[in-house]
Amino acid sequence: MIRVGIVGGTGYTGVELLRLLAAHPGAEVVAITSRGEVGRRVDDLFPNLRGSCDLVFTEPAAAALAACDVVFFATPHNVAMHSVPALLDAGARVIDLSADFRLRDAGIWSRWYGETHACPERLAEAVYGLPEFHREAIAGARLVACPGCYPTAIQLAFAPLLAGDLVDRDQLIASAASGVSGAGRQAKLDNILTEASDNFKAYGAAGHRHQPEIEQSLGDLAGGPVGVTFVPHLLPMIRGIHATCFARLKTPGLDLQPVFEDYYADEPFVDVLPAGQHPQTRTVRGANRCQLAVAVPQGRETAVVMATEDNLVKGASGQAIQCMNIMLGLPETNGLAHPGLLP
Ligand SMILES: NC(=O)C1=CN([C@@H]2O[C@H](COP(=O)(O)OP(=O)(O)OC[C@H]3O[C@@H](n4cnc5c(N)ncnc54)[C@H](OP(=O)(O)O)[C@@H]3O)[C@@H](O)[C@H]2O)C=CC1
Ligand SMILES: CC(=O)N[C@@H](CCC(=O)OP(=O)(O)O)C(=O)O
Repeated sequence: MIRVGIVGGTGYTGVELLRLLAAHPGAEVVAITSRGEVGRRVDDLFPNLRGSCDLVFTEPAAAALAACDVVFFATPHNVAMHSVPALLDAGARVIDLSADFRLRDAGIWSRWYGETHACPERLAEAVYGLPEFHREAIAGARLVACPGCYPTAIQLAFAPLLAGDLVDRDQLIASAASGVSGAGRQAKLDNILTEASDNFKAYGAAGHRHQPEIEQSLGDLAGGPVGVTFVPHLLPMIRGIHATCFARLKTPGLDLQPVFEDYYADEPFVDVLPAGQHPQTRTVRGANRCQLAVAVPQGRETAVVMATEDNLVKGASGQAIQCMNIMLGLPETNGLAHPGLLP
């Protein structure tokens, strides 16, 4: 069995890692940390795990984690980068769900995250954990930087268009909406029931930190710089992301349905819907799956790609486990093959 450690076990992506790993045939969680819940049983805090997790929370101390084969960081930004170098040097593999290792340029990272990077010399070592683009590199990686939840959906939506050089790559537009769990389990006024429910609003329109991440990664795929206008929104629901992505076609009239079907034909976790269908957040809830649909509105020369995912699964913890499977040579779908919850 692969020995797994989780740093940040009291948050939403942490408890989602536990839920998914409880059904994983080849991995066992042996250490889970919290700063505030040391000594408390995990299934006391999270009763959904009664019968499947008998661990207690421990301090985020390096020794217990260094004995793990793989350590997940399910922590806010600016946490993992302080401990990762020592863990890597001790021989552990690390999968970071935060943004600490997503951007290659420490200067750009500082500009968007407002801190000085603690280990810029390790950025080049990190592999971006989007398996659909980087499967081979992930297989050989010791440090994987999992994408943000919005970037996963948006990149999977634009990729077939950019890879085929079918659209103007400097005029990409993504309007996306997330459920409130995307903001984590910390108490924040914007996310309480009376503020977030029965409401819908944009935020971060003047610049969201996912923009440089999307541009870096799609630029690699396109083989040159891309420009993305990204506006996120808050949806009055718990899980789910819906992204609607727009790009101007270079060749009007092209049938994009086979382009998308061919591009993702061998991908177990990207599902291109039949022409005319629209992806929904509820059909991917709980599943490690991104559902896509593509259309060109009548009389227009614009490709419209719609993408849905569960922000906590394909947008975070499921994708992280997919990366773990690849890194450790396990079947990629281990622990992740279940369908979404409906209704
Ligand atoms: N929520 C989502 O949909 C997604 C989140 N992400 C990213 O994943 C990471 C985790 O997100 P999420 O689970 O939502 O966040 P939460 O706020 O729900 O949880 C954060 C966890 O980190 C722990 N923590 C906080 N500060 C420290 C610290 N200094 N040292 C050690 N542990 C710490 C907290 O535990 P305690 O206080 O008990 O120590 C808590 O368990 C974030 O970087 C987020 O951006 C990525 C994709 C999607
Ligand atoms: C609804 C909501 O607030 N979502 C978060 C995104 C969370 C995430 O996936 O992103 P990172 O890992 O890059 O923080 C936000 O917009 O800040």
